[in-house]
Amino acid sequence: MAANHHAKIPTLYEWAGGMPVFVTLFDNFYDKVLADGILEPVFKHMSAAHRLHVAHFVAEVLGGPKVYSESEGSHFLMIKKHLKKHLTETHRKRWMELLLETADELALPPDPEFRSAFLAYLEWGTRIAVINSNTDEVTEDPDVPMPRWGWGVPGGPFQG
Ligand code: HEM
Repeated sequence: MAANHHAKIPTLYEWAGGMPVFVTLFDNFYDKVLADGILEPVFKHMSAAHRLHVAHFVAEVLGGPKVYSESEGSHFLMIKKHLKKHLTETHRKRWMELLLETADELALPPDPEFRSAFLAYLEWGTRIAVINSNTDEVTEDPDVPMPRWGWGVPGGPFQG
């Protein structure tokens, strides 16, 4: 067992590199989205602030500051943004592909522990988005809290 196992375990947000990493990740990602034949039609009407809001949302879920939920929206409002968008598995797969490609280009931490937790959240979030996009009502409580994603089974980042 690592000698420093009592040291404070960083959040996924901290391990990724903090807010500038998330802002750049989604900035570059949505540039790719708008240049993509499958996703451009879905996102062509998004607001200029969309990419920043999603960066703040994901950062908060991964343990970052509550920028999204305290000044931009809530989990409930995020769900509502997806209603009736009629997203398909084809859209979702391309979304995942482009986001993971961007993460590699920006050299987000490559350790198995970080990537497995990051991917788990993205799989969960994108599949929820597809489900919500094919309905026209939210069954969740408007006060449902933001999810807070952790390291899962590995418990923390790679210790060499
Ligand atoms: C973890 C996964 C996801 C998260 C955290 C997320 C988050 C968000 C957030 C926070 C908004 C509101 C943005 C704003 O306030 O401007 C939003 C809107 C939206 N999302 Fe997602 N989303 C996810 C997955 C997806 C996927 C997979 C798709 C489609 C392939 C999608 C399509 C959209 C669309 C079309 C909108 C509305 C854009 C508009 O205002 O025109 N989302 N999403």
